[in-house]
Amino acid sequence: MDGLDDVFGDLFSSVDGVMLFSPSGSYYERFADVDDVDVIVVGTENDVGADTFVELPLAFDDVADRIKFGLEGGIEAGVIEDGDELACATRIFADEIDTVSRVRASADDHTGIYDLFAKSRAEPEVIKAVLELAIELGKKGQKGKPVGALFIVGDAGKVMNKSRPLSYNPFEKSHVHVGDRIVNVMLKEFSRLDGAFVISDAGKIVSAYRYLEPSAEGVDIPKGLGARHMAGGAITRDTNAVSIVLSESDGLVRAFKGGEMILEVDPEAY
Ligand SMILES: Nc1ncnc2c1ncn2[C@@H]1O[C@H](COP(=O)(O)OP(=O)(O)OP(=O)(O)O)[C@@H](O)[C@H]1O
Ligand SMILES: [Mn+2]
Repeated sequence: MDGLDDVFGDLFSSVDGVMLFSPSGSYYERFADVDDVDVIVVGTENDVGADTFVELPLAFDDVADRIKFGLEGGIEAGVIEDGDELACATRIFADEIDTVSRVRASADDHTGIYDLFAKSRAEPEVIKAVLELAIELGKKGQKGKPVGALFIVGDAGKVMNKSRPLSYNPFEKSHVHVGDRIVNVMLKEFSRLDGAFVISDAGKIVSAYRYLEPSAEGVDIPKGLGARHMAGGAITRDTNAVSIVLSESDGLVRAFKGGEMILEVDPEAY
């Protein structure tokens, strides 16, 4: 009869690598003595100073998402290959890694999230800051009144050419950037009003209250959503901007790039 080691051991026997999701330092160090295994650390920060590290743009509360995006990031970074079998170790319930999942990396499962952050015109930190802002706004909104918001990030000159003002631009003569605390307060205040925020590659708020008039044909958006998502998606086909949209109607945050929706997250999960 097999012991438990034999049965559960199948989860990690002859894998091509081990992915440790946000391990503690002491947990990571135990792998220093393990022979013949490639260890890849995945997380929002490389807290343990690992040689091989894959950065996640968000912590991803949903474990399947966390692993999926870790694999995609690993393929994108060239540290794992299509078809590799990986033991993915992560935390679910405990403060320490408590779960191992055996997964085969597949280049076909490409979602574009890495392109969104790493291969857009706007700086990755700027996109991340706007995404976090939209998530925060979604969370707060869900407790009180729901709010919608539309952020167009990068390629601002072209975006301005394909839009027109709905009202005075409160950011006209200012030099404020996303990520500044005061700006986040201002943006939340203005997001109750119509139109889109236009943000430069470097994170400068160029304008609020822009009505987008993309020339691109309609894009595929989830059923039940309307003009805000359509315009937010289409402008990313017309320009090299990415858009981040918080839906007032279903409370989800979505990101578009190249006319495609590449990310959909529930703010309540963060
Ligand atoms: N072309 C556009 N450019 C900028 N803002 C727009 C545009 N079209 C719509 N909006 C903004 O989106 C708001 C909501 O419109 P609509 O309900 O059609 O969008 P939606 O995609 O269904 O989004 P939601 O899920 O938030 O309702 C409008 O009140 C307006 O402020
Ligand atoms: Mn709507």
